Amino acid sequence: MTTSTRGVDRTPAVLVLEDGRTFRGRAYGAVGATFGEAVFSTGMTGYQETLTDPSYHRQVVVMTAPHVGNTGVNDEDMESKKIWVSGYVVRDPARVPSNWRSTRSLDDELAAQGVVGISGIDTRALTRHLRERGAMRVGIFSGHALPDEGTMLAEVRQAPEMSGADLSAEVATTETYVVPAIGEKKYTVAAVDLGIKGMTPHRMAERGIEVHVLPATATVEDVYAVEPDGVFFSNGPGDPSTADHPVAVMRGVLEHGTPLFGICFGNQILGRALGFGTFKLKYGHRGINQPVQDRTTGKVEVTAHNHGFAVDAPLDRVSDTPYGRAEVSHVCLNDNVVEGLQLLDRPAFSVQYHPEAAAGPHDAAYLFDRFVKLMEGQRA
Ligand SMILES: NC(=O)CC[C@H](N)C(=O)O
Repeated sequence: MTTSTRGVDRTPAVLVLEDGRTFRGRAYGAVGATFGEAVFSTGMTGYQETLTDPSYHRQVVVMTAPHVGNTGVNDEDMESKKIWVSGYVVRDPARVPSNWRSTRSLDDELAAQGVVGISGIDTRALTRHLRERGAMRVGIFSGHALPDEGTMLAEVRQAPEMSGADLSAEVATTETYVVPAIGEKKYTVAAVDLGIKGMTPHRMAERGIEVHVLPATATVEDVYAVEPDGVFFSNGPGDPSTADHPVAVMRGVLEHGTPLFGICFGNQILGRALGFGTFKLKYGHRGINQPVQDRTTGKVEVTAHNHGFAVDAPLDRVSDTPYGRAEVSHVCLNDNVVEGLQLLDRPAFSVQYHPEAAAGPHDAAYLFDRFVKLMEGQRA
């Protein structure tokens, strides 16, 4: 058990939305000012994985679960080397974290990494506001001498928007690295890193795949230099309409006919490569309890999500694309948003959600097996 050294922070803090609504609370984590896109996550657990998921770069995450920090922070559940959210909003922080793996408290970790947060606000009212008005820019300001509200609002309105943001290069590796297969090596996969979570190559390694994680700037030649049995495009932050380079690389891979799998940003890139558009959802899907139907089997799975954009593809028919026929393989049962795509004439598919399940239920783990099957089929 670790006890927070900070206790309840009495430093005042204020959250200012770009439409002028404000919430007053207390500082949580680092004291200062931060900006980003306000989004809410409905996960009741898994905050450490959320905070360290690079797809949250430039987002201020509001937790709908009222009590956050109970299990502290450990060294094992990080999805990348650092916390990526630009701000963190909780209602009631744990005063005493308690878990056998915990080595420090969440508020200390946020402070150590310079992440500004706010606590003690009505996160339910804030979530309802974001659901009604949509995700929008936000600022969190903490300290004993805060600027006046007009100044804070002006600063929020100067912050960059998520629409049009090209962010992969800010989070992805700059050097290729290899995640070795666990046990016997059966396949080699080239994974284009657009903001990859650590659990994703691990899920492949568990299936005998050696994963070569390549920078977001990798070319088709770089991909084929590793002689891959399959190619993977990862999750990542930002607006998929800006991802022209990965779309071009994916088209190169589709032309080769190499087995291809994409997750989240990777799904949006497959959508674009096939000629579909992408659009911004009003407030996105973030959490670990979203119902998705696999239309190829009819089965419903409960899944982890983190996306603010979606692919605009027809649900009711097979589409003709430059790479043959394609269909929507998965759909979100809450709102009919496209959650997966598959090609019928080439070995390529993708999902908008997170089968690597970090955090989240493991219902969708079969998708990694589907990828392995495609690679197996290509060899046969
Ligand atoms: N997790 C992701 O890959 C997110 C993809 C994209 N940035 C979105 O918000 O929709």
